[in-house]
Amino acid sequence: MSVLDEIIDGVRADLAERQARVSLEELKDRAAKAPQAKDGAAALRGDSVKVICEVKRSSPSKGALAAIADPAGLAADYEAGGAAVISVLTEARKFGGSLADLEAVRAKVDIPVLRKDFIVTSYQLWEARAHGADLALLIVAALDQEALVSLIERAESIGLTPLVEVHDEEEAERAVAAGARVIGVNARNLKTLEVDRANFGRIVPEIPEHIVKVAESGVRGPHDLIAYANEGADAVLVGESLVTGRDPKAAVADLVAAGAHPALRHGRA
Ligand SMILES: O=P(O)(O)OC[C@@H](O)[C@@H](O)c1c[nH]c2ccccc12
Repeated sequence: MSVLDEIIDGVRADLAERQARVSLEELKDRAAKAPQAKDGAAALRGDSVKVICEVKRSSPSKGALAAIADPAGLAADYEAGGAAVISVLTEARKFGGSLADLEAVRAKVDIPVLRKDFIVTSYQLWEARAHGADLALLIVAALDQEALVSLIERAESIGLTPLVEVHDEEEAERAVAAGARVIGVNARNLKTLEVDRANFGRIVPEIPEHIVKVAESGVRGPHDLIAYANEGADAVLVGESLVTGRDPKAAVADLVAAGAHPALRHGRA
């Protein structure tokens, strides 16, 4: 069984428990009362390279990364440093996250918030919206094509921007065919956890111009952001290097400054 399969088994077990506790009706009620979703795609376009900053306590590849007693405070630092979007891991078993983290972050920042989880049913999209998310991750490797198409449509219909994650050319083609407007290319293979930063450059030719392109994982600092930007990234998604660093606000500011360099503007926006 791959790491991804193992994670999804756990996600399904936790999901069944929440579904027994909170009805879909109740979630829809809460979603209706939530503030209107912000435009996640618009936040990721523009002249400069945008930075998505992640709240992540641990990961299957590295184990514990950071305790993060105050996820909202960390998100506020990210925002102050110039983040375009905050990504909040809500998976509990391997990443140490929760919907409470998502809600706390939502209450604190004004920029769009992404629910980062292993979404396999529309119930989880309603949960995302009910807890204030503006974007939701959909991982192509975790979904058959029919499910991918219907989750993208459902996300859009309830105001969520789907960030559709791919790891190879075939998945990128599936994402495009399914109607994704924002595609994330993960340098990390979720089946083996190996990181290959060359993945983005390999796959990006499969993604049409009008689609927002996000390079995910393995960004250690401005140097990696610039390399991804030169290959056509509109945005980068950064977790580990921010949560393990000493000064997340300054680290985000350094990334944002690198992404705003005029030399990167060619062929973008
Ligand atoms: O911590 P990193 O290497 O900066 O990576 C962040 C993010 O890309 C990574 O957490 C991630 C990308 N896709 C995912 C899917 C599920 C869980 C986590 C992820």
